[in-house]
Amino acid sequence: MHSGADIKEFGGQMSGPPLIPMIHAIEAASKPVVAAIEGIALGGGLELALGCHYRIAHSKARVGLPEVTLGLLPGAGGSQRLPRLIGVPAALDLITTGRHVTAAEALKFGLVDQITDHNTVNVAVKFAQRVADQPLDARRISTYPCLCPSDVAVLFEEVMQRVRRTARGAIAPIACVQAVRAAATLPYNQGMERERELMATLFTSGQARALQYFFFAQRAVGRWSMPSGARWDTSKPRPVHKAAVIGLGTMGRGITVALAQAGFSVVAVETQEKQLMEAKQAISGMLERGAKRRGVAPALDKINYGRNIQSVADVDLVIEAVFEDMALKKKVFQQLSAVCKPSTFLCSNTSGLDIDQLACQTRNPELVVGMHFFAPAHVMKLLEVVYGPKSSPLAVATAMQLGKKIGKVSVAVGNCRGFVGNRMLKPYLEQALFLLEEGATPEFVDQVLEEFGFAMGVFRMSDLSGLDVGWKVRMADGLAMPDPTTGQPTRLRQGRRYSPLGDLLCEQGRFGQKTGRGWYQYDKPGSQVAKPDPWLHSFLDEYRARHALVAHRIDHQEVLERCLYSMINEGFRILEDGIAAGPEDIDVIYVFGYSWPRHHGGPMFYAATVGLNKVLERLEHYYQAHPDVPSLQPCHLLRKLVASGSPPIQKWREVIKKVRSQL
Ligand SMILES: C/C=C(\C)C(=O)SCCNC(=O)CCNC(=O)[C@H](O)C(C)(C)COP(=O)(O)OP(=O)(O)OC[C@H]1O[C@@H](n2cnc3c(N)ncnc32)[C@H](O)[C@@H]1OP(=O)(O)O
Repeated sequence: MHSGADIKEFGGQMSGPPLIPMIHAIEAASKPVVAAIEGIALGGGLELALGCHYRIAHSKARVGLPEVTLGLLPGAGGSQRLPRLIGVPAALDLITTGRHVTAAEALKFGLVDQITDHNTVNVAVKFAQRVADQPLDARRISTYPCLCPSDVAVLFEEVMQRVRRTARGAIAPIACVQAVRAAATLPYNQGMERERELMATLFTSGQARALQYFFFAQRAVGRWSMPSGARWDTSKPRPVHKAAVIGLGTMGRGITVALAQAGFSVVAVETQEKQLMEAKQAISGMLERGAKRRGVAPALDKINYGRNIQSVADVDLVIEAVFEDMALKKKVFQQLSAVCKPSTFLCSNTSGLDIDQLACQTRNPELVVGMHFFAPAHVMKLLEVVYGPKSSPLAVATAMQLGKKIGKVSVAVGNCRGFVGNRMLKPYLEQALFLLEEGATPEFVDQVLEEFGFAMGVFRMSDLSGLDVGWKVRMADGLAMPDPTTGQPTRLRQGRRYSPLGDLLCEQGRFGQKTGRGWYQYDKPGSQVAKPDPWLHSFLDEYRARHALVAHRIDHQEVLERCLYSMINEGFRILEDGIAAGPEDIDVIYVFGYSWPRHHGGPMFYAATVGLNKVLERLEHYYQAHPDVPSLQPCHLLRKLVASGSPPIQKWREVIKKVRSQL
């Protein structure tokens, strides 16, 4: 197995012989060199194999050039040899996506010469003996002409446009296309020179550092810990064979699909007959489409549907996914506790309600955790596993393992309103609304955030998820309506600035895409094409006039700083409170759950890149201008980190530990 260069070495001195001259020496050898590929050959590992004269792979081997995912390109000749070997279109696919391919696919591409089920080295030795006296000139890939389709210029133009669209500001995929274009249009030596120039730019870029940080962050979240000291390596999960999902709305359906696709037996419960029928149809459709895509049989027989909660009596783990209503959830947990066997884990898919209150409804509160999925639950990679004060390490370990088995990136977090993701979203949304009050438009705020790299700006995202969701929560919290009895002002709640803009839109029935009107207008309800809405602009003008707000020019920098730094500040509070164990947890949550651009590493890594002192200074500036907005007040941990000389992110945990021990 060769998974390429040691990523940890990228920041400093690389060990081992320089790769490019070594590959050239192999290729120039007068004796045949046969690569025997077992396990995995990625990055430099595959580039080395491309320097060989022949490649034999085990049938279970996988190969790929994943450098793009680390903010790089295949810089040891991979971008020049691969298109010469397998043609430009296939090479563009592999190099710009970084995807791994199976041995069978590699054989189809002509990337390997033979695959075997036997000992690969023995087969390769025999192969070498057989070809020992054959000429090698036709085996040196660097001498091949690059196989180009006739319309290669059009192809590159199309690929470049697609890559720019999907890269969301990431530079490596674009450099990858440029490098392959060099292979297609220049002699090998000049192509290598172009590869070297592009690689030099990428190697020192902030994006490569962010992506390499993220590679390790993604792996670090699996090594979870709880403030009690319980940890991933000392807490054993219990096997789950049969699970249940209660409530088959959008989330429950997605969770059922995710479980069934991973091979779990699922009892899917919905108490309303009509909704049960609709859910059954929708779930079957999702399973069939997913199975078709993956070329497997749909896991329809894994699911037993029912209307009665009694049918979950023998399951090992239940995921409750009923409406986000505490009273209803409490009732369901009481019923589950009465019906299920005592060892059953009871999990809630709440997106922010108190796990402890649910645990208190049950006989075994230590078996209760949150499993917060993200919509669509069978697609989105993130799972927040939420432990309350009573949750046992066993329950956390079991939920984390289940998450892994169904293909999720699971992050263990503490119990607080909104957990990590939604708690940080609150100040971000709040700032976006304040910016509208002060003169911005939804289009401008979204444009800035999308240029930063979010898949969708905050307002387009709200229209997609439905404005009524947050409205219901604010009503339940007594925020949405000014209280005439207390004379609560429209734009103030408990002494803090409040924007009722979202509530006012909801009062007009503007719930977003589903009603065809929200922060934008749509051709018809359900349409996804957002268009600026003149009604909304007049509404904002009238609103400002009514509240004597003078619109001022808001620039790009102010939008980014206020939306992102207020969110980052909340991230520091979360670390201070011990809700997330480290900055990696927050960053992984934001990249996988909230479309934070991975090439910026996640909000906490981004803060480190910008400079903690700068984040602090700008928060101080904005807090001074808006003293009624507490989320802009720099938190203690941020100040402490700056006072400690802004250590690198890998050292933050030491400062966090000190701050927490002083609380
Ligand atoms: C110039 C650049 C050149 C020449 C390059 O080669 S760039 C590097 C290209 N290679 C990669 O991008 C491969 C990265 N690795 C992976 O994709 C995966 O680790 C894997 C597919 C090889 C294996 O996956 P899996 O079985 O799930 O295991 P983990 O991902 O959990 O990895 C196990 C531990 O190994 C560490 N690791 C893996 N690859 C590298 C690497 N290239 N450099 C440094 N460390 C690596 C990984 O972090 C895990 O460590 P722990 O978390 O267990 O401490």
